[in-house]
Amino acid sequence: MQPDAQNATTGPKGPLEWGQINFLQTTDTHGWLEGHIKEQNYGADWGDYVSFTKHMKKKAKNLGVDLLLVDTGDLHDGAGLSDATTLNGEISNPIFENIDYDLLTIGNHELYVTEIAYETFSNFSKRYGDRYLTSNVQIINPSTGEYEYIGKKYRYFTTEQGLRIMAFGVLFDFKGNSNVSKVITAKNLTEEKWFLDAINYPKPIDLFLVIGHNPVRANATTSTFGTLFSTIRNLRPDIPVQGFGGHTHIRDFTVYDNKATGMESGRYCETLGWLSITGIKSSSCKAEHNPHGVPHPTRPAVPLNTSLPQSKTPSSLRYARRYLDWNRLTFAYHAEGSQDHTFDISKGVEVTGDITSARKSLNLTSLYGCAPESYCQFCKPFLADGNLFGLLQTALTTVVVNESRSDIPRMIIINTGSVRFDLAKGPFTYDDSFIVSPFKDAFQFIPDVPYEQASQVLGILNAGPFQKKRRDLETRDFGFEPLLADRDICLDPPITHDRDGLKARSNPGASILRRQNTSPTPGYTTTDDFGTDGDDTVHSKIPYYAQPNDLQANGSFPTDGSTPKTVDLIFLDFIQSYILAALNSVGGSYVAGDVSYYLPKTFTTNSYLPAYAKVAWQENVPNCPVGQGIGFDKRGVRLDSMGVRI
Ligand SMILES: Nc1ccn([C@@H]2O[C@H](COP(=O)(O)O)[C@@H](O)[C@H]2O)c(=O)n1
Ligand SMILES: [Zn+2]
Ligand SMILES: [Zn+2]
Repeated sequence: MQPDAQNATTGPKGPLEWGQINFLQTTDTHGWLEGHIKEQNYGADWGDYVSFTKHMKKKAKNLGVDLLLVDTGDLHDGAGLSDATTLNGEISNPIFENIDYDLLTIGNHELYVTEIAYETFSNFSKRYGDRYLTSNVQIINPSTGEYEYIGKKYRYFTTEQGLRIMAFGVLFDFKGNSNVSKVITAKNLTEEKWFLDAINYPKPIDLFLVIGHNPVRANATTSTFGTLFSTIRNLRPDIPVQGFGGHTHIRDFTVYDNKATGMESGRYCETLGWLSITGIKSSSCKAEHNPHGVPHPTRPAVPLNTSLPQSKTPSSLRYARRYLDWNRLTFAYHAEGSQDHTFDISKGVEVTGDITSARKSLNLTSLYGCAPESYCQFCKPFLADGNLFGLLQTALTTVVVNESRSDIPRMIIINTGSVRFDLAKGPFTYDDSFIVSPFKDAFQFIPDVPYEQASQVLGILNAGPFQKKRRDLETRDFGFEPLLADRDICLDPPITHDRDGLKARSNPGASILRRQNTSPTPGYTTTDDFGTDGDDTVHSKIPYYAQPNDLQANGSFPTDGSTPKTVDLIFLDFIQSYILAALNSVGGSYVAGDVSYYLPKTFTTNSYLPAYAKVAWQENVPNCPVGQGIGFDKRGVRLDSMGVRI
């Protein structure tokens, strides 16, 4: 098989529906601005998104309708580009900022670490000004010592086509922020005078937009959309409300009432959400309700959950939603008709160049070893062959060892939420170390814990509410897989040279891919309140197996199969409070003072896989197979086995 036949995509099923107002939503990008180098189906980079948004804005203008760009937070923790810098986002945020978003809001990952929270406050929020909405998030301003909103509380604005919008940005009731910021709960927010005054704004409102790093489905464990929507609906019974959510990393669309819906657009630059609405009543809006020459939204909003307050009047609103796969074929296809000659605009190419240079300067392709197999988080049962957590268990046992205590039996517990992505067969790079396990969570321990107590901790954590949000997703499809099937072929479009003088293929929308057969490739298969037709590219289902909250690995246990009297109980500092509570619930009486670092604080969850790769994955390095999807980049440029252009 030719290398460029690997890992292809089947492409969009048809043109997008355009309404009176339209939205493109990104969320939970987590630093994946380079795109998925090992998965062509999600292979566009941020430069391609820059080109795409430019074309789509132009298309909206030509059609006489509005298009708003929205992002709902979590900008780092998940890829080398954002996490290899001392301050996460130092390089990736300026790259992200090349998109002229209309509305953005903050994610929990902007608040864990004080320095990052201040970076967000001082730089990111200033870049977007009144478009960065943090209605319930404040930070202590170091110059005054007073709490201040990180962004703006709300934005009242009129779109190009004259639609009058009131927008809020609301983070879920997050409690893991560092002590310089304050997250106001949704309940308290809905009692604040300014919030109620903004809902009852003295100027006309045609549409409320509630964006939030917040699960959009009102009955999801951490969602506060129900509280927010109920407050708005009780005060303004007839005005349309549109939500855009995030945090749960899923594709989702939900109906609150006949004039209110919510959309959530996945994660990690795998998904771009498209929403169009038509039929909004407005005395000032001059937008076409059914723009010429394109399909239109046709579906009324019919709520499935009627426990929320309902608008009592009939609705003229019609909706369409679509989840776009993040690749150049998709972008070029939907931008068709708005390109002058080629898909790439110069700014997009420049941003792609910035990403390539940043990856080089950060040494993201430096090699730790060669992974003999692919390992997935959710596509195999827990600890089955090919399940990532089985590999991590071995890695933890092998490398989380304090030499001075190496003979003492140890139990090592990590939260599975610290693991963020699958690990692909082939070169395991510095970049991959962040992709799989990005956090700087360090290994602590309590010595000499009675086995009787220590052995119960994992069960307690896995039965408890800790990180229960993962459970919310068990019945939903994550729908990704590390390596897509080889069903399509790339045809050779015209070869040109890119800015670096590298060989590139032009106009991907025209000819980057053509189907060899019509079988769908594995990927997202979404079910939401509108049914099963939301995915822009039709995929076959990927198996999904729920994984427990926490993973345990043991080391230096008696070889005769007996149990030790006591163990070193090792765990991540991120979950210390849960470990102490679990131990104390089975007869322990431990306090934070009993805990110390098992390994230097600099050895983190981002260190153990590189350490393991150096021990276990060195032998294959000279003949390391090029992973699927590596071989040619999305422009057809040949890559070496590390994904570097050659
Ligand atoms: N230092 C950290 C921070 C977070 N986590 C894990 O990430 C989860 C939140 O991620 P979202 O993208 O869903 O916001 C959190 O629940 C933890 O599982 C971590 O392990 N260490
Ligand atoms: Zn996230
Ligand atoms: Zn989040």
